[in-house]
Amino acid sequence: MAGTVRGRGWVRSWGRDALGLGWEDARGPLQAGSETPSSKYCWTMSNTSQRISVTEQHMAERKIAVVGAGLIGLSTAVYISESIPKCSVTVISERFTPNTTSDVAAGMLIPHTYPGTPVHQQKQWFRETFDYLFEISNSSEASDAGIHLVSGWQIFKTIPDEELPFWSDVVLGFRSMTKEELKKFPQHKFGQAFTTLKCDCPSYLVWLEKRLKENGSQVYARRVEDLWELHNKYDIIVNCSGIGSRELMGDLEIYPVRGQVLKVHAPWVKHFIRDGDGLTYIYPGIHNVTLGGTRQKDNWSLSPDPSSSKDIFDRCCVLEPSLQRAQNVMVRVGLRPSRLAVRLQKEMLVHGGKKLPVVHNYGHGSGGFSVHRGTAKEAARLVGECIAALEGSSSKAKL
Ligand SMILES: Cc1cc2nc3c(=O)[nH]c(=O)nc-3n(C[C@H](O)[C@H](O)[C@H](O)COP(=O)(O)OP(=O)(O)OC[C@H]3O[C@@H](n4cnc5c(N)ncnc54)[C@H](O)[C@@H]3O)c2cc1C
Ligand SMILES: O=C([O-])CC(=O)C(=O)O
Repeated sequence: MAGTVRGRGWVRSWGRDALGLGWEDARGPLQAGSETPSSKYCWTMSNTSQRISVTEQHMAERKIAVVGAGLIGLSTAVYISESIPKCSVTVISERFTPNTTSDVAAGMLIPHTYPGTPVHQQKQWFRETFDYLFEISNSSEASDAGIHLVSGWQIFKTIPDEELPFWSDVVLGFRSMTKEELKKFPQHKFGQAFTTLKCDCPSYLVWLEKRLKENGSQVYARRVEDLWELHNKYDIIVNCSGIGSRELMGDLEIYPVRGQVLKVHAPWVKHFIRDGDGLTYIYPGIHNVTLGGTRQKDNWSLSPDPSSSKDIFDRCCVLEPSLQRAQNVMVRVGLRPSRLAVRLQKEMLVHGGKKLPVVHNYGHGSGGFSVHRGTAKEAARLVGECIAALEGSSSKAKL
C-alpha cells in the first residue's frame, strides 16, 4: 500500500518497509526491502551551528535515528545534521506536525524553571535558543520560519520573591512596569515589561522539516515499540519522544500536564499579557492569538473541555476586554511532557551481548520552545561522544 500525504512544499510518500512497518520518505517511496541510501547523504554547516569535534579522517559514516518529530526531535535532528560530519540522520516518529504537542503550544520564549536542572544550565540553553531565533527573526527566513519579536507584560497580583528572573538579561529591554502601564490591570500590583520571541508553531516545525530535507535526511512515520527494533539499521539512537518516553523507556518520572488553549482571530491585539501565576496568558502570533490556559497534572485527556474554554476566555477578557470581539475560536489540547529535569544524557542499552548507544533528549515540560536549540546542541555533543567511542572501539578491533 502506498500513497501521498500532506502538501506544504514537502510531500511525504509512504508505504511499508521491509519490517512490514509504515514509513515515510522525503524524496519519494523507497522500494520495500531497499537499503537506506545513506551514501547520498551530505552535511552542511550553518553559521549558527558549531561543528562537533569528531575526527573526520577514516571515520565510518554513522547512521543516526532520531525518534520523535515534535519540536525537540526536529530541532535535534537539524542540529546533528548540520554539525556532525559523515553521518546520516533519519527521523522516525508516530506523529508529525500538525498533530504533535509542539503544534498546540503558544511558542513563547519565556523560560519555565526545571527544579532538577542547574539554573546556569537552563540559562545557557535559553540564551542559545534566544540568540538563534533572534538571528532568524532578523533575516529573510523570518516569515517562513514563523519567528517574530513580541513585546508585552508579565503581571503579578503580589510582588514576586524573584523580581529579576534568571532570564531577565537574555530577553530584550527587561524593566519593571510603570504605574501608568499598571493602570490597565487594576487587580495587579507589579509587572515586568520586556520584548521576547515567539514561534508560530506549525510554521516553525514545517521549516525545521524543510531544513532536514535540504540536508538529505530521511523521515519515516511509524511508532517505535522498543528501541531495539532500530538496532540493526542504526548506530546511535536519539530519543526525543516527549511524553511517549513514559511507555517507550518506562520512565515513570515523566508525567503529562494537560494544557488547553484557544486560538482566536483578534489581529488588533499586539502586546502579550501573562499573569505571573502562569495560568492566564494572551499571546499574539502571526495567524492568531493564543489564549491560555490550564495546567492539569496527570490528566491524559486530549478532549477539549467546554467549561475550561469558557473559563479561559473569561479570564483573558478580564485582562484584555477587547477580546470579547474575538472571532473563529478554536480549541487545542496538548500534554506537556513534564519532568523535574530535562533528561539529556547518554545511555548504553545492552541486550544479548549487543550494545546500542542512546542519547536522550526529552522532558521539556512547559518550556520546550524556550530552550530547544540549547538542548539540541547538547544532545548533538553527546552524539559526537558516542561516535568517538564507536570509532575508538572499531579501531581497537582492527588492531
Ligand atoms: C498548551 C501548551 C502551551 C505551551 N506553550 C509553550 C510556550 O509558550 N513556550 C514554551 O517554551 N513551551 C510551551 N509549551 C511546551 C512545549 O509545547 C513542549 O515543551 C514541547 O512541545 C515538547 O516537545 P517534544 O518534541 O518533546 O514533544 P512532542 O511535540 O509531543 O513530540 C514528541 C514526538 O515523539 C513522537 N513519539 C512519541 N512516542 C513515540 C514512539 N513510541 N514511537 C515513535 N514516535 C513517538 C510523537 O509522535 C511526537 O512526534 C506548551 C505546551 C502546551 C501543551
Ligand atoms: O506558561 C506560558 O506562558 C505558556 C506555556 O509555556 C505553557 O502554557 O506551558
